[in-house]
Amino acid sequence: MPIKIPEDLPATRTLLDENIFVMTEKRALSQDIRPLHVVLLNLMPTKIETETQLARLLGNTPIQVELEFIHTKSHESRHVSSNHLGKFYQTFDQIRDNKYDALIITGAPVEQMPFEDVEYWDELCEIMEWSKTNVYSCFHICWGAQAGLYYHYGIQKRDLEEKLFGVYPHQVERSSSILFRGFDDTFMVPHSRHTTIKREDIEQVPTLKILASSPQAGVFAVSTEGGRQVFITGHAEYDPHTLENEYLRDKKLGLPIHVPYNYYEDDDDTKPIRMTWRSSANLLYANWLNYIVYQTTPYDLEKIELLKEFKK
Ligand SMILES: CC(=O)SCCNC(=O)CCNC(=O)[C@H](O)C(C)(C)COP(=O)(O)OP(=O)(O)OC[C@H]1O[C@@H](n2cnc3c(N)ncnc32)[C@H](O)[C@@H]1OP(=O)(O)O
Ligand SMILES: N[C@@H](CCO)C(=O)O
Repeated sequence: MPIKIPEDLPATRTLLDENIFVMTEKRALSQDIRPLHVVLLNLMPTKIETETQLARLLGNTPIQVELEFIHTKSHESRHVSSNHLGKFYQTFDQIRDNKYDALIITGAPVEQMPFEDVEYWDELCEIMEWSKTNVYSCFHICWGAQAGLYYHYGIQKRDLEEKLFGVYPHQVERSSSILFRGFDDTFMVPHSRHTTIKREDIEQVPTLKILASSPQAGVFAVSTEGGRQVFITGHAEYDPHTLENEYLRDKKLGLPIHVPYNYYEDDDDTKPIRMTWRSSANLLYANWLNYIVYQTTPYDLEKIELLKEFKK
């Protein structure tokens, strides 16, 4: 939450220069408060796990968040019961007339096929198009980020020689980015993917800013100015055991997989897991919700405007 202090207190200038959110008295007096409306497009087969992971992070703020769930109607999920979907999920058709403060598009294990071969690609394109006018800030995760960068900006994903699999050190590249306010010089994030987005391809698009990256894992966070679109290539939301589950699954199937990098003590899979990304995951989601969404979304959701990047 922002701190409210007199505008002429010496600390105000110092904190503003440090990228700490300071609210002037005038703004504080005029701020209207209401719950945030967030919708989660869950493309993961492990839907319940993903709901839990993201709800945990979104719940770590003093802001009230009303979280809704949608799934695709053009792909029938095989790994979650229709009972669960029927009880907790809607389809896009049921929410398309609504406006939201935020949309999260999750990852999906479809990165090795062309986007157009994914059964729900057309539906996802429709949702991404809708997000430009009906959502204040859209947060894309892993394959969701690749899909968003491809759909909105024509950026292709590239195959990696081997699966990027483990927990990697990252650095903030733009210290003025409010999304990374309060981050340590080095922070850890899990990655688990066979494909990547190249820095050179992102740098071709003037409206996209690279906010954080990793020497081994490459670009991590990209956004438009102001953050109405955020693209995150890793899985900050993963639980301590998620990578282990993927590792054991692939080993059992005889797939080429190495011990997840920097995950077990001494990189030894008989030793305990070291959870080194929890605090940065919490901070990333708290910063996004607090600063990018809550402080700038219109009080009246009907006033959400088309993203300026797409205005003619
Ligand atoms: C790059 C990223 O974004 S990483 C994020 C993705 N990570 C994960 O999904 C990790 C967890 N997933 C898993 O461990 C595995 O997918 C499992 C164990 C749940 C299922 O594996 P399998 O049974 O071998 O695969 P299966 O062929 O059933 O397909 C798995 C999922 O891929 C997706 N999928 C596969 N083919 C298609 C396709 N043509 N179109 C759309 N989705 C597809 C679906 O989401 C499917 O699950 P769902 O039907 O429940 O939605
Ligand atoms: N994280 C995913 C990558 C596949 O897209 C998995 O291991 O299932």
